This record gives sequence, structure tokens and C-alpha cells, in this order.
Amino acid sequence: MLEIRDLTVRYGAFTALHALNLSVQPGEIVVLLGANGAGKSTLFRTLSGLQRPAGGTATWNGTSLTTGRPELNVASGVAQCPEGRLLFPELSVEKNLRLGAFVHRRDPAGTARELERAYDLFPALIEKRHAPAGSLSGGQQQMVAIARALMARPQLLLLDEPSLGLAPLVVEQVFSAVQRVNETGVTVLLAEQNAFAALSIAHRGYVLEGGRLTLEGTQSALMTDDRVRSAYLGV
Ligand SMILES: Nc1ncnc2c1ncn2[C@@H]1O[C@H](COP(=O)(O)OP(=O)(O)OP(=O)(O)O)[C@@H](O)[C@H]1O
Repeated sequence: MLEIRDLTVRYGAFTALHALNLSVQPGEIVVLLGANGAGKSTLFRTLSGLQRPAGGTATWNGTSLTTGRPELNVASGVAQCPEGRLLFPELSVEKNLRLGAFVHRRDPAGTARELERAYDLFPALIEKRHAPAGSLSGGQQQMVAIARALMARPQLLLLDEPSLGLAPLVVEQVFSAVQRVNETGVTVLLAEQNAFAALSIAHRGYVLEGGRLTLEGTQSALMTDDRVRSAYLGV
């Protein structure tokens, strides 16, 4: 499981995360709701080993994620699909996907198998496999970003704002793919501002405000919570 205890992250004198406590059980989809600047990406960067915390711990199945060695986090089963996708636009779709399998570079057969799984999950990418990733639509680029993270064969997928800038129909396709990935046994921590789409596939969730967790609950508890409804569901 993912276990976060008293995790504090600072940028200079500014505290972005205040002693966060959060856990994710294997097999869950857990959503982290929060407005711009709440600290979602900071948390993900910390869980990926890209940002060192000022205090506290974060472990995946007992392995520390805060040693400052991102490649070890990936090897221990944690992969991030970052906000804004961060693809290599001039490289082909397939080269982007292969880069996600860097930790498995000594297992080309396994990587070939994962590539086929990626195309099964997102059939729209098959005919684009040799096209530069930057030439694809926003929705297809998001599919590449998710598929690239999956190429690392994660047990825990950190998905940062996958719906950003996408049309509602595409958001639906992307979230239904995330649900299918979860059904294969991958645990998902999903940061989103699109609370409705995220809660519709999540088992549980947390609300992050100003670097503090202010609310947690099951999908149905959050969906019906007045604060969530007014702040995040626009009801
Ligand atoms: N490198 C940095 N240096 C200083 N402050 C930072 C840095 N990165 C983020 N921050 C600040 O930390 C806070 C949390 O930012 P973060 O990007 O984690 O939020 P977020 O919830 O992911 O929002 P968004 O969706 O807009 O990225 C914000 O106030 C932001 O301005």
C-alpha cells in the first residue's frame, strides 16, 4: 500500500504540503481533489522522488519513495503520468512509449508485450504509432502519456490532471481506460480538478486545500458532501 505520514514539502520559506497523512490500498482508485495551487503536483513530484520532503515519510509496500532517486521509485512499482503530459513531441508515439519502459530495457520481449497491451488499451494510437507525438490531438497525446507510464509496468499509477484541456467525450474515454487499467490490478492515485469525472470512477477521495487535507471520504460520501458539491461539482 501507499502510506504517507506527516509529509511536509517546502519551497524555500513557503510550505506547499503541511504534514500530510494519506493512504491508498492496493487495487483502489483514490482521487485527490484540489484547486490550482493546492499542492497536488507537489505531492506527485515527491512520490516520484523528484522533490525531497522537508519531513515525514512516503512508502510503497514498505519501500521509501523519498530517497531522491526517481529511477528507484519507478523500479519499485510507482510511475507518474505528469500534468501537461510532457511528451517528447518530435519523437514518434512508439519511441515515447518505449522510453517509458527504460527500467525494463533488459527485457525487450516484455516491452514488446507491454506495447501490444498499450495499443489494446488505446486502439486510436495504432495508426499513429510512427507519427510525431506532437502531431496528435490533445486526447491522443493524453493516451500516449498514460500508456508511456504503463510501459514501466507500475503497481501504482500516479495520474496528474489527465482531463486537463480535453473535450467531455474524450475525458470519458480516458477515464474509462483508467478504470480498465485499474481492473487489471493497477492501483491509481488520481489528481483532478474535474471532480465529477474523477469521482465517477474513484473508490475514495481526499480534498487538498492550501497544502492541507481538509476532507476524506468514500466516492458516495464526497459526491453528496455539500462542500464538495459547491466547490468542485458546481452544484
Ligand atoms: N518550484 C516551486 N517553487 C516555489 N513554489 C512552488 C514551486 N512549485 C510549486 N510551487 C507552489 O506550491 C504550491 C502548490 O503548487 P502545485 O503545483 O503543487 O499545485 P497543484 O495543486 O498541482 O496546482 P496546479 O494544478 O495548478 O499545478 C503553489 O502555491 C505553487 O505556487
